[in-house]
Amino acid sequence: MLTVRPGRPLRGTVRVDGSKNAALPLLAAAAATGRTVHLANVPAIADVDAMLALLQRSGYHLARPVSDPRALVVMPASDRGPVPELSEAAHIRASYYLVPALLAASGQAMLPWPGGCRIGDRGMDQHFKVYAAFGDKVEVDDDGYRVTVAEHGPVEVMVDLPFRSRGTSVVAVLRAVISGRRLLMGNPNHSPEFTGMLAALRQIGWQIDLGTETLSVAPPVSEQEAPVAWTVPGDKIEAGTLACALAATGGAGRIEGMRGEEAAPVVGALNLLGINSSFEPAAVVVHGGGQPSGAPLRVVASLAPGGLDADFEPALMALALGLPGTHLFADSINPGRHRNLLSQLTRLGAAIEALTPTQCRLTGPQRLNGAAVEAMDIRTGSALLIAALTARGTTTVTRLDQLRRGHPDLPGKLRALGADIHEADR
Ligand SMILES: CC(=O)N[C@H]1[C@@H](OP(=O)(O)OP(=O)(O)OC[C@H]2O[C@@H](n3ccc(=O)[nH]c3=O)[C@H](O)[C@@H]2O)O[C@H](CO)[C@@H](O)[C@@H]1O
Ligand SMILES: C=C(OP(=O)(O)O)C(=O)O
Repeated sequence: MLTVRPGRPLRGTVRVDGSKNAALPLLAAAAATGRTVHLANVPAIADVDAMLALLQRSGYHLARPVSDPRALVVMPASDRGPVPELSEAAHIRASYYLVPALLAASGQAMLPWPGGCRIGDRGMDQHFKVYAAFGDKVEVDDDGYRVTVAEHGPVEVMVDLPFRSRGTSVVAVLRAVISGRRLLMGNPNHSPEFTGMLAALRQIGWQIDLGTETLSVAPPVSEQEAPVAWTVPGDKIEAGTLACALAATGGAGRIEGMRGEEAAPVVGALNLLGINSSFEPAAVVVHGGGQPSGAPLRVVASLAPGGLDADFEPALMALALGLPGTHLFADSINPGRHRNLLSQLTRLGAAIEALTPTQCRLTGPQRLNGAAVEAMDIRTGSALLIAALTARGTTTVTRLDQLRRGHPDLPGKLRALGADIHEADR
């Protein structure tokens, strides 16, 4: 359990860890390449630990250089082994990224339905269309799904996504990688987590062309032998969360360790609200000292290229509660997100009007009061920390397992900026 009390404005400089949502596709891609890959800046979080356990259980070899606890080496699976039983895959959403590597390692992937944040009905139908396009056999039942590799599928696979799913885009590319086939995909995802994985594959010779409407992927023209070294980018969502925490307490500070422009949507929102902020190539800076503008914030999560990553929204909602104006939030990508967020923020006394299950509106500034709340999912947890820093009295936050799925130590970073946050036994 965490206890959080309000205090003086946060100040200082802090460095983010590697991003969960960038690390998970890179780990799956490393396995899918069948090469030894050195990964740097791997965050020490529960979802990464789960992914590593799944990789090992599937026959892949892992090593952690003693000189750097955040580095990891992923080595190919020895021989085509038996199909592993992977019940832990139910704990994380991104276990589905492993399907191509499993097809490479044992010819079949047999997995329970993925878990992760409980933020609505999170389908996999588009993934199955991808496997079918490669000629694979897909079977589903109440407990999970099974994909059996097609040994002789089409030489070039064409897939048109009905919407720009990040998960489907990742698995389609990795399915092409394990088979050395060409892929042409319509309506691809454009998030930095996906384009970062594409850049990593380009580095080892894959010919990848990402346009606004289409993605083409073709195998390297020659065998590559050089050592492979990839780096997990810093966590843009952690950076956005910390920026909102600085802003919510009227503080100022600098967040380093990620590509600053990936946090541009948060910087833009802060400036609109009257909180002077900027980004640099590898930092976000909250300058502080501005006057609240009263401007209405409109935060709409979108999978469109350049659209707002849904995971930024909860922290912005917590910030907006303390600032004048009527602010609108929408996340139709994750239809259960607001249910989690609103149920907990209202425990702190927040008045948020649910316009639809995926749209809500609030008018600030509101006075919040400390209460007992639960981190129902990762981003609800981080939003609650921000809200608690501005609430009167003490807030206790439980379900820290959710926070630890995505952040090695978010409370510690807030504490380093001066927040009164402590772990306590119940
Ligand atoms: C590990 C990871 O990076 N997770 C992120 C990823 O989740 P996730 O991997 O679920 O994101 P996708 O873009 O693939 O899917 C978004 C939504 O589309 C729907 N869908 C998706 C695939 C499919 O075959 N059928 C289907 O119905 C689901 O409701 C899903 O929740 O993007 C979300 C939205 O940007 C973020 O909030 C998550 O943090
Ligand atoms: C929704 C999230 O994670 P996942 O997709 O892994 O459940 C998240 O990172 O906020």
